[in-house]
Amino acid sequence: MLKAIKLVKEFGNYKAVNEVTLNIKKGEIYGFLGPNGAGKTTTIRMLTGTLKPTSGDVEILNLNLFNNELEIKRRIGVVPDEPKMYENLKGFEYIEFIMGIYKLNKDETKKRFDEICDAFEIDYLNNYIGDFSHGMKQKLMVASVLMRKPEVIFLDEPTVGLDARSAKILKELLHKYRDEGMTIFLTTHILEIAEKMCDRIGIIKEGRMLAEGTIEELRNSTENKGSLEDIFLELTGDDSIEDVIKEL
Ligand SMILES: Nc1ncnc2c1ncn2[C@@H]1O[C@H](COP(=O)(O)OP(=O)(O)OP(=O)(O)O)[C@@H](O)[C@H]1O
Repeated sequence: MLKAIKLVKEFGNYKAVNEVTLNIKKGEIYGFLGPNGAGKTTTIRMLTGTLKPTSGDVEILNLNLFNNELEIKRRIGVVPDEPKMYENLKGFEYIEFIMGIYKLNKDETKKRFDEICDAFEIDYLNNYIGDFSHGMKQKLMVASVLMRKPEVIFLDEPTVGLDARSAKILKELLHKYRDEGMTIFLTTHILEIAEKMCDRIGIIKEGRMLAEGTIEELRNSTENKGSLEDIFLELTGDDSIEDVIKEL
C-alpha cells in the first residue's frame, strides 16, 4: 500500500534521511516518531511528492510515485505541520475551492464535511482564514482533507495547536476512517497519542530507522518493558534524561 525503498535525502553534505525503508499495510495507522531534526518531515515530504529524494523509491497504492504523481496526489491527503491555506478566503470559500479542484461530488462531500465540522465544532466558516488561530486552521485543514476520503493520509504533527477535546475527536475520526480502510501515516512528539492511536510505530534518529513494530514488539526488542516513552528514550539514547532532571 505504502512503500519506501532505501529513501535518502542529502542537503549538501548532510544526510537528513539515510536509507529509510517502510512497508505499510492498507488500513494501518503508522506512527513515525523521532527526536527533533530526526528526518520525519523530510521523509513525509518525499513520500508525498513535495521533495525529490537524492535516491530511493516510493510506491503508493501499488503505483510508483515518481511516474504517477498526479494520480497519486488525487488519491492521497496531506496535512502538513504548518497548515498552508489561502488567508484571504473565508473558510467556506476554501472548502468550495478544494471541492472544485478535486472535482468532488458536492452533496456527498458536503455531508461528510458537515459531520466533521460538527465533531470539531467548526462554526467559523464565514470568517477569513487569515484571522484563524493555528488550531482553527488545523481543524479546517484536517476536515478539508478527510472530506475527500483519501485512500492514504499523511499527517505531520496533527495535534499541535489542538485543544484536548479536538485532539480526542481527531483520534476518534482517524480510527473510524482506518476501520473503513484508510491508511494513515502520522508523526507526533506526543508518545501517549502514538501509543493509543497507532497500530505500528517506526522510530527514526539522525535519518536512520532505529526500530519498528507494534508497541508489544518494540517492548520485546528493548530491555525496557515500560511505556512507549521509556522505550523511546532508551532507543533514542536519551535515557540520561533523569540525571538531567535531577540536576535542575
Ligand atoms: N531544506 C533544508 N535544507 C537544509 N537542511 C534541511 C532542510 N530541511 C530539513 N533540513 C535538515 O534535515 C534534518 C531533518 O529535518 P526534519 O525537518 O525532517 O526533522 P523532523 O524529524 O521533522 O524534526 P522536528 O521533530 O523538529 O520537526 C534537520 O537537521 C534539518 O535541519
